[in-house]
Amino acid sequence: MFELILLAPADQVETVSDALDALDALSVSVEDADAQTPAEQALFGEPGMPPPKAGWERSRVVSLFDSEALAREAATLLSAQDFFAACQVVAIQAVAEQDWVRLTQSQFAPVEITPAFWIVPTWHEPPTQATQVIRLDPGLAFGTGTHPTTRMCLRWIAGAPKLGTGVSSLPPEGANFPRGGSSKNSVVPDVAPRRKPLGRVLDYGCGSGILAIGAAKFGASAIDAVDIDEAAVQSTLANAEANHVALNAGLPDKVNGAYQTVLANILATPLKVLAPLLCSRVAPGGSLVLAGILERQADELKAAYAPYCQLQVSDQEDGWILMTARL
Ligand SMILES: C[S@@+](CC[C@H](N)C(=O)[O-])C[C@H]1O[C@@H](n2cnc3c(N)ncnc32)[C@H](O)[C@@H]1O
Repeated sequence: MFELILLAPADQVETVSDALDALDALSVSVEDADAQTPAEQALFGEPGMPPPKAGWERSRVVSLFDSEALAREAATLLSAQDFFAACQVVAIQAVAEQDWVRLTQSQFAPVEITPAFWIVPTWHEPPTQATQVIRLDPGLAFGTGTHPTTRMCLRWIAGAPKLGTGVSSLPPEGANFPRGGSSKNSVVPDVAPRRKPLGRVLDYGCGSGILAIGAAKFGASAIDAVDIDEAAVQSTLANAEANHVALNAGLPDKVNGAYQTVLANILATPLKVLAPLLCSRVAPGGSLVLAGILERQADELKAAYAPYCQLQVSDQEDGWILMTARL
């Protein structure tokens, strides 16, 4: 296969992409032409909210063709169009044959949550020190353990202290570990606080189901996992089965009754909207755990939840924070 690489200014990207489609490109991808340079522009947006900007100043448009002749013909035809005046053909080049499965797999290594708790793709052996393992392959639903928001939730579930405190994690609730340094092999430090049991857990916005499965591994008594995306629900069910975990998964109307632990790793805007619903589901004395929040959004989240509980920042990683409350 051959790729045709073009540069296009923001106002021509869509026209050029549509033209490439019409010229039988097998795929068209658009990237920031200034990525990995000081001029790179991050375009973060939240669901339901307009992105801060419609596109990058300059885009690199990469299209794939079956043959060199087709790629050259497309370049020639595009270059003759008025709208192409501010665009540029950068290259037409052969795409090297790759083992895409192997390449994709090589990008997903086991992820350490705590020294004893790991997320491990099925094509890897778990590390020898792992006593708790979630088996998970990347799929369509969010949640492979590689994102800081997921990792912070999992650390909380594992009863681990926040990153950088230099203290190792608690064992699963109910596990028969020696405590208080009574054994040379103890992994439980004297200083680590023991949380309440997870009890009945709600994973709201379950994605791949990774938090729900993590909760099961750390002693949850029952788990409901819900998502607005039906594909996420299916993914959660499949991943739970692969991990021999029993849970209920479904759309948000599956939520019922009160839960000792409510987990929601979504994003700040939906979390604010969901404040009354999520808080109403936490049993008295139970825990609310929220993620998907940037450091600078802490105060707006505290304000949105103030009528129901006092949120506090419990962990932080790479600009993201974990906020928790006891109700
Ligand atoms: C960032 S992913 C988190 C996935 C997983 N829980 C994790 O921690 O990795 C957020 C998930 O929330 C779902 N979601 C977004 N808005 C939602 C809403 N209003 N109600 C329920 N689920 C929602 C999305 O479909 C997505 O699967």
